Amino acid sequence: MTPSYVLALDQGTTSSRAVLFDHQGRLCRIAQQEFTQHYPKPGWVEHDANEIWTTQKQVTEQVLRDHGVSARQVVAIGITNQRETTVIWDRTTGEPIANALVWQDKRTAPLCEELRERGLEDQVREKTGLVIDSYFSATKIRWMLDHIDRARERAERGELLFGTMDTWLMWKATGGQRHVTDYTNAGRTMLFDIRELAWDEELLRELDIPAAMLPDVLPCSADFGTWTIDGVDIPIAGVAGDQHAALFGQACFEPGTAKNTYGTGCFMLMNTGEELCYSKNGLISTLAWGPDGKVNYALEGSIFIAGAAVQWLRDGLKLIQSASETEALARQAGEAQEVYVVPAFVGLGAPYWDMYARGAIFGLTRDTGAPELVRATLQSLAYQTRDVLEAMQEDSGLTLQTLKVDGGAVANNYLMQFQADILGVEVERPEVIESTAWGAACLAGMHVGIWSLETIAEVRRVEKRFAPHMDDTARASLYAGWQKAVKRTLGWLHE
Ligand SMILES: Nc1ncnc2c1ncn2[C@@H]1O[C@H](COP(=O)(O)OP(=O)(O)O)[C@@H](O)[C@H]1O
Ligand SMILES: O=P(O)(O)OC[C@H](O)CO
Repeated sequence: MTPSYVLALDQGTTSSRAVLFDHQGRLCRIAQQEFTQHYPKPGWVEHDANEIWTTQKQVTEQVLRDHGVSARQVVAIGITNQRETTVIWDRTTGEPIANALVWQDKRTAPLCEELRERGLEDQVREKTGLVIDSYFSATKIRWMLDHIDRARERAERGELLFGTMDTWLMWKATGGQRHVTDYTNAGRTMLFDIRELAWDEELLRELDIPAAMLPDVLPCSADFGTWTIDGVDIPIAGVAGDQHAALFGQACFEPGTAKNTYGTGCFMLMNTGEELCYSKNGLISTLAWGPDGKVNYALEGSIFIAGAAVQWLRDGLKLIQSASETEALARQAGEAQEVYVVPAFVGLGAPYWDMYARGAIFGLTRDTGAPELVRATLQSLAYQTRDVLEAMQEDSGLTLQTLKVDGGAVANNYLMQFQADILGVEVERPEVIESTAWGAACLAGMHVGIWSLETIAEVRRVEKRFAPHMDDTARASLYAGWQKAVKRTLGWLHE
């Protein structure tokens, strides 16, 4: 019998990936292409949506070619993506009206402040589960409508469409036939009521955004249209924001189970079941997934800069040539040196939500060199995760036994061991660290009837467990140093 496959498109912040899984759920091949990051001004981050589509299309064709698979053998496509990143395009020409504003972009911070001053915080939290922050799509849409020539009048005439990257890719893949998204991506716009599973008219009015721009919202496993590859119509059958897809792919189906994904940013999500749980400690509430119209909720700690700090070591400081060198360098760092890097390059996300914090390095001495800076940068990922875990345990009343991890940076054994040490919790790395792509593939495979929840749990295998070894005094002292460092970066731009 000819083998069949599910194809996952993983449209991340720094690269477009296509990942091929066989019928048994085994990862067969990955194709990946980085694309350009545009930083036109401090705090601004943009992507060219056309480049995103082109790279995504190229890696899709490449993965099939490299593995010798024909389009006819692909039974379904799942899409997962960097969330919140906002593109607006012309419905007739399909041309974006400007570069996409990336989730990290901070240009709408003053608008967010204005919304807070107008007293919208409680309404936003109650309906969307979010805090008012430039991170989410709503103020990015509003900024484009206000600043791009004729955008508002065109949007009001129904000529412009908004989408996150899933929506954009599906619009392109279906030749402009479908303008759709899924619950989880819609839930990150700050315009979607996650209790009602519907766009919220009042928030749209408050932000002055025409409803006609918005995509239709479907469950995560659904009929999202077809992509015709080599003359074959392949169903796009699963869609979820990358962090939600990873939670699903890591089989976090039970309330209290959690995963942390170490990519450009770091995103820790804990399943809270069918009940929407609001945070008192700086986390956000979000939709976990909803394959068939019934949804699960999650608490999320969004950390804006994680692997991106490692990229800064490579591209900004030129201390390394590739991310993988950081592991050996960190091990060379002097034991006695206590250096802290707070990578608040675009402010701080959970649990601080400070758009005006900026990065800093503390504890430098004459002996500080590249190994110490590299180690402190890696450690900053682990400390930020601890900040989030503390909040999560407090909110949920649960004590986490094991942290499931995935994403590009978990290949780093130094980082994983330090993570276990600083949390005092076991860290569990699966064989397939592409949980995001796997989650999207599963959502698609479930819709076309080849997989079930049981398959997902069965396929997942642990590659390595990192047990905490650090003694309590050392852990407490290092973490206290981190907290002191963070405090000094807060509100930096305002002061
Ligand atoms: N061995 C490593 N040690 C530390 N960081 C790494 C390592 N390998 C990759 N990274 C970081 O992980 C990120 C890539 O992870 P990935 O999951 O592909 O991210 P994204 O989906 O956000 O594009 C990059 O920011 C990179 O710097
Ligand atoms: O592309 P990643 O993996 O850094 O994920 C980005 C997040 O979805 C932003 O919310």
